[in-house]
Amino acid sequence: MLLKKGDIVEITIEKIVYGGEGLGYYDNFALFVPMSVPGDKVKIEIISLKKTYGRGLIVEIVAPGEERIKDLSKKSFEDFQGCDFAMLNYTSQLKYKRDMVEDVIRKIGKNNDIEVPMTLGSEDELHYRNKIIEPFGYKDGKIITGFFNKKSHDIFEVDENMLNSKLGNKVIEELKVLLNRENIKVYDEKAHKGILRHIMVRTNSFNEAMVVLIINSKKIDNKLEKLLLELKDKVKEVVSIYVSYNREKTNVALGNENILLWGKKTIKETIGEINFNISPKSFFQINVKQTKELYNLGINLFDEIENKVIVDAYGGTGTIGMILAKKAKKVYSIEIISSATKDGIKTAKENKIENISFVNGDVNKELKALVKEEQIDAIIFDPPRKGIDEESLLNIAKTNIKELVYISCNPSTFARDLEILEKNGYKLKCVQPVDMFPQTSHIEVVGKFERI
Ligand SMILES: C[S@@+](CC[C@H](N)C(=O)[O-])C[C@H]1O[C@@H](n2cnc3c(N)ncnc32)[C@H](O)[C@@H]1O
Repeated sequence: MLLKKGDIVEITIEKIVYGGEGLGYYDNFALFVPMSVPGDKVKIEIISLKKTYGRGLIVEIVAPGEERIKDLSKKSFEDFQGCDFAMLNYTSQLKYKRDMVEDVIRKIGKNNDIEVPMTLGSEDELHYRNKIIEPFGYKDGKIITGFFNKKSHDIFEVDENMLNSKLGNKVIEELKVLLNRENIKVYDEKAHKGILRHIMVRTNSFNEAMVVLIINSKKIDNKLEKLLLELKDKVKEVVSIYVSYNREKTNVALGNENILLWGKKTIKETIGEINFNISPKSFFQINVKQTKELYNLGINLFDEIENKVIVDAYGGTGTIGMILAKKAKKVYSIEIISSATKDGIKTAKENKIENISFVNGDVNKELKALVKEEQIDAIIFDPPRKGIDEESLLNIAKTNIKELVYISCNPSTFARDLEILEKNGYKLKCVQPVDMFPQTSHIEVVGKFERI
C-alpha cells in the first residue's frame, strides 16, 4: 500500500485522540480525521502524509457513528463554523473530554490512581461566548468577517455564529452593513496595506456591548469615526466604542493603543454578587454562566477559607481573588497585564473589598517574593495555556503551603505540572473536568493538591 496526497480511501474511525481528531487505519496505517466520530465509516481525501501517519478530510459519510449529530450534510471544519467537536452530540462531547483529561493525567502526569469524574456540562451549549474577535476579508467584492479557512487561509463567513452571543452577532451584522456602504478598505496581510483588521465585540449578561474596531493605522479618520458612532444609534445595546491601532505585522489581533471613542470605558459583569469591570485588553472568562460553576468548584476545594491568606496567581481582573476575599483574611492577586490589574483595583474599590492587594507583575517573580515576605496559607493558580513555570513550582515546594488549587485551560500542561508537584511533596487529591467551551475540543480542568 502506498498512499499519496489526494487519494480517496474508505476507513472506519476507531477512536477520538487527544486534540479531538478521529483515528482510523487504512492497511494498518494510522490516519487522523478531523470532524469524525468513532464508528463513522467515511471516505476521506488524504491531505498530508508522514512516515508513520497521515491526515485526511471527510468527503463522504458512508455510515455515521452513533454519536454523530443527525444533520449529515455537515462534514468539514468550515461546515461546523470552526467548531471541532460540533459533530458529536453533547453527551458524547463531555465523555470524550473526560477521557482526554484521564489520558494526559495517566501518560504525562504519571498518576494512575486519581479518579476522573464525568465532565461538568455547560448550561448553554450554544451562543455562550461573550467575546468575539473576527478578521475582515472580502467575498465577491463585499466586506465580510469570519474565520480562516483551514486549507486556504481565506476568510469564510457564517450566517449566524453558533458560539457568539446573539447580541455580538447582531453588532457585527450591522457594522458590516455600514462598512460596505462606505467601502472601507480591508487589511491585506501580505501587502500590509488596507485599514480593517479585526472586529472585537464584548457582551455581558445585561445585554450590553463593547465594540473595538482594530485598524492598521495610527489614527482614525473622520469618516470611520462617524460610521462607528452611527453604529450605536443602530444598535442601542452598544454602550462603549473603541478603536485599536495595530500597525504591526502580527497575528495578534488587538493593538497596544486602545482609544475610547464613545461611551463607557469598561463594561460590567456580575459574578458572586461582585460587579467586575472589563476593558478591551483584560482577560475575562468567555462563558460566564459556566464560569460561576468553575469558580465555585475551585473555591469550594479549599478546606476552609476563613482566616486564610490566599494568593490568586494569574488573577486577571481579580475575579477569583475578590470572591475569595469575601471570606478570606487576605488575598493577593498577581497579574501581568496592567490594564487587568487596574480593572481589578477599580472593581475592589467599587465593591468595597478592602482585604485584597493587587500585584502587577510576573507570577514567576512576584510569587517567589511574596512567599518569602508573607505567611501564605494557600494558592489558587489559573495560568494561561502554557501552564506554570517549573521554577515557580519548585519554589512553592520549598515552602510549607498546604493547599494548592489549580485551574487549567490546558490539561496537558496541567498534567506536566502535576508530575512536578507530585515529585516535590504534593499529592493530587481530586480533579474535575469542566466544559467551558461546548462544541470545541477545549477542556478546562480543576485540581486540588495537598502537601503530604
Ligand atoms: C487563564 S487567565 C485567568 C484569569 C483569571 N483568573 C480569570 O479567571 O479571569 C490567565 C491570566 O494570567 C495572566 N498571565 C499570563 N502570564 C502571566 C505571568 N507570567 N504572570 C502573571 N500573570 C500572567 C494573563 O494575562 C491572564 O490574565
